Amino acid sequence: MTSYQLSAKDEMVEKFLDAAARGDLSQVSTLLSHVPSLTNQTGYSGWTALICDKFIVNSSSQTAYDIAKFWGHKHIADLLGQTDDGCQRVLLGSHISPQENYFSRETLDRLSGKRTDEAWLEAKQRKPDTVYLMFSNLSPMVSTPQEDNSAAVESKLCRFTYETVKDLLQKPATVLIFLGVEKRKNPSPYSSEEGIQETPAWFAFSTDEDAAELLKLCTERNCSFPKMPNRDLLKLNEEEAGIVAQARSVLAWHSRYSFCPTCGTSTKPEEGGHKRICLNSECRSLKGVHNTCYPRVDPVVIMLVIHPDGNQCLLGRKKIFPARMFSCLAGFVEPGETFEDAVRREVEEESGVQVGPVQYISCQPWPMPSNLMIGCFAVAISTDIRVDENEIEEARWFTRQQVIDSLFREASPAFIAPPRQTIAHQLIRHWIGMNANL
Ligand SMILES: NC(=O)c1ccc[n+]([C@@H]2O[C@H](COP(=O)([O-])OP(=O)(O)OC[C@H]3O[C@@H](n4cnc5c(N)ncnc54)[C@H](O)[C@@H]3O)[C@@H](O)[C@H]2O)c1
Ligand SMILES: [Mg+2]
Ligand SMILES: [Mg+2]
Ligand SMILES: [Mg+2]
Ligand SMILES: [Zn+2]
Repeated sequence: MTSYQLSAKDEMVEKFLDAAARGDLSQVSTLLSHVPSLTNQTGYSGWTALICDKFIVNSSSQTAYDIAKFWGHKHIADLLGQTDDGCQRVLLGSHISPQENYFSRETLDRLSGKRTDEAWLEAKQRKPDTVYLMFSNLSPMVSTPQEDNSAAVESKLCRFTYETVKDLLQKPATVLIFLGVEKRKNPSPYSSEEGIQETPAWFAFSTDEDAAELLKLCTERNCSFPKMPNRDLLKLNEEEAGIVAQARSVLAWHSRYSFCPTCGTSTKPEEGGHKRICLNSECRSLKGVHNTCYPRVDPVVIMLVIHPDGNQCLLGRKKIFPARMFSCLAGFVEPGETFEDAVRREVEEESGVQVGPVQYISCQPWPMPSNLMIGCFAVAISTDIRVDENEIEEARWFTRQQVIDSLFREASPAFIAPPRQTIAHQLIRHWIGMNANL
């Protein structure tokens, strides 16, 4: 007997649960014949005798599926996963692990609080260990180990000192942005005033000086300003890719916002290049805070649509893609829209397929010029494809086997996957890593 007093009803429920757990069929049927609603009554542990609703959880947040899986009852877990509403199961929330995408690594500490400290920024600019990245036409100067244009060759950012670039920094068309300082390997509690050396600062600048002359400033081999950002910026290592994601997006914004979107007057950079202010003192944009003064980020949803059977995914190709390449569908989020709704709208617009549950997986800054790719899995609730030919040339369901062949086997796959640096590739790969038919 418990130390607290049970009501008559609670006592009946506990008795019933106890009988069910012991497998005492005769007592279970006697109790049920008196009170049929006992099947779904919950006891103190959060359990029911027989979990009729498979999305009910016990007090440890486990569904019937979780319990069957934990105890190794695979056939029961499979059954629970295969019913009409099994699309929830296709997503498997708890099996998603964090994932880093290309362009996502934060190598520098942005120190946004220092952007308004002009004296500190000026002093940092002149330091001999400060690193400058040079951009021409929104491409950073890079060096490659050999003269080979293939995608496999890694590029390195060319790094300049203040002494080399100080004349360029004075030119009126130059735009300079403060990127941050190198992160400390072993964080120190002391500031520079107390005598501890601060880590090197990084700046990026864009210049419209003659590119051939600029290349002469670098001592590295095979320097260039790559011509095709969508291809050439994918050759950096993860650290440098993260830095370029920030630098290119902000410089692209400066190149497009030299006039005020509110009144049309010229604007000028401020706050270490992270703000532009209007030169018209009467302008509304100078009163209060306005997003027109700050660099923009455009959210784009990108989704791997999974067939209701859990074993096929929907991929599409645009006309501009290389031959036989298929990728995830993607589209800009519209104002006043959640990313889940954007996923549903874009998939239906582009492929005619309707989508039910949507799950966020990971995101990727995509600095061409300033997208934030929001990567999701989405479960289809219809399967007929009707392509919008203005956006997509073709869309198809591919089987898990076709996707595995395309990612891991050389010989004539059904399609060519996008490169590993894209979040599209990572979403497809992630899906392959999940168990089939759960
Ligand atoms: N990293 C990756 O794996 C990956 C994969 C696919 C697409 N992308 C990027 O996602 C972006 C969006 O995908 P999409 O082209 O399929 O989008 P989409 O399907 O919304 O169609 C693009 C059209 O949307 C309109 N549009 C609406 N808002 C816009 C905005 N803020 N900027 C530009 N156009 C806007 C334009 O008419 C444009 O032609 C592409 O530009 C591409 O760079 C990245
Ligand atoms: Mg699209
Ligand atoms: Mg679209
Ligand atoms: Mg769109
Ligand atoms: Zn203005």
